[in-house]
Amino acid sequence: MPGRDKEIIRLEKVGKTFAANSIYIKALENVNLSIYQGEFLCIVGPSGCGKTTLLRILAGLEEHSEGKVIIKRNVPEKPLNSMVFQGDSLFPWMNIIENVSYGLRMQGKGKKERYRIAEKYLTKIGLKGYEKAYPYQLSGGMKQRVSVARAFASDPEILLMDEPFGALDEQNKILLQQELLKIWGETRKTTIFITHSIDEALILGDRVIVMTSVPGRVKVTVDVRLPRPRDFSEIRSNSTFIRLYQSVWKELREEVLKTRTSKPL
Ligand SMILES: Nc1ncnc2c1ncn2[C@@H]1O[C@H](COP(=O)(O)OP(=O)(O)OP(=O)(O)O)[C@@H](O)[C@H]1O
Repeated sequence: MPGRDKEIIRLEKVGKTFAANSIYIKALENVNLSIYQGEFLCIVGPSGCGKTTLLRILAGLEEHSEGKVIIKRNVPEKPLNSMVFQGDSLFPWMNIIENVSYGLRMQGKGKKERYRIAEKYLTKIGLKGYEKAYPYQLSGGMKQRVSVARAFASDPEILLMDEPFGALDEQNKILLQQELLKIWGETRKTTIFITHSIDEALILGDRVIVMTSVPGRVKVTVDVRLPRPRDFSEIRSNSTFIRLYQSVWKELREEVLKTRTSKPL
């Protein structure tokens, strides 16, 4: 469990209302949350509860309507964040090494250094030898590996991941989770990871936030007191894992049921 001494992000009473064609959708309401340096925070919640909206606000891609979002920078020269999405977000016209080193190019790094760093992360994620390939030549799992390598290569202060493995088959998902945890363990990047899977949240996270149904708020925060490195073959039979799974599911289930009984717009 990382120290909770260094707060890197603080959300105070954050709200977000979308307005279009006289329709107002309150996506987030009164979100209060502290995120600490080096932690792996997972967010679960019913579909449509505002998880992506929250991540987009943290990424600076969306304005919040209420409250305060405070992000403390440690190293001003570093990019503040990198995002990994569920879908294919690689540039189709660039080969793999160019894709992975894109952020480094934006930082003004020379080709030799960019390629050295990109190679390092491609090796870590099991894609050495694919530098010259193009995205269309890779499977879905390989493309997500490249996205993860790209996110780490640009060395941001915060990693924002929006269901990055949601579209993958079970085997690829497990492999990518393991690879992600390995790289995360080496870098200890502050990571905020959205998932629909309680299993995934507990395997990866230091803490799991359960959000309410829309408008999304933080319902409960669960500390995942499972030792690292985590043994994927045994973790699901660990009694702490089972207890945590049950308590997260209890909270989540209530919210999912609410979305089923809520009225349409
Ligand atoms: N650009 C937008 N304009 C209008 N409404 C939006 C916009 N983006 C999101 N919303 C609404 O805000 C709410 C939260 O959406 P969001 O995508 O953040 O939820 P989510 O929890 O990530 O959903 P899912 O788990 O299904 O991906 C939803 O009701 C959605 O319809």
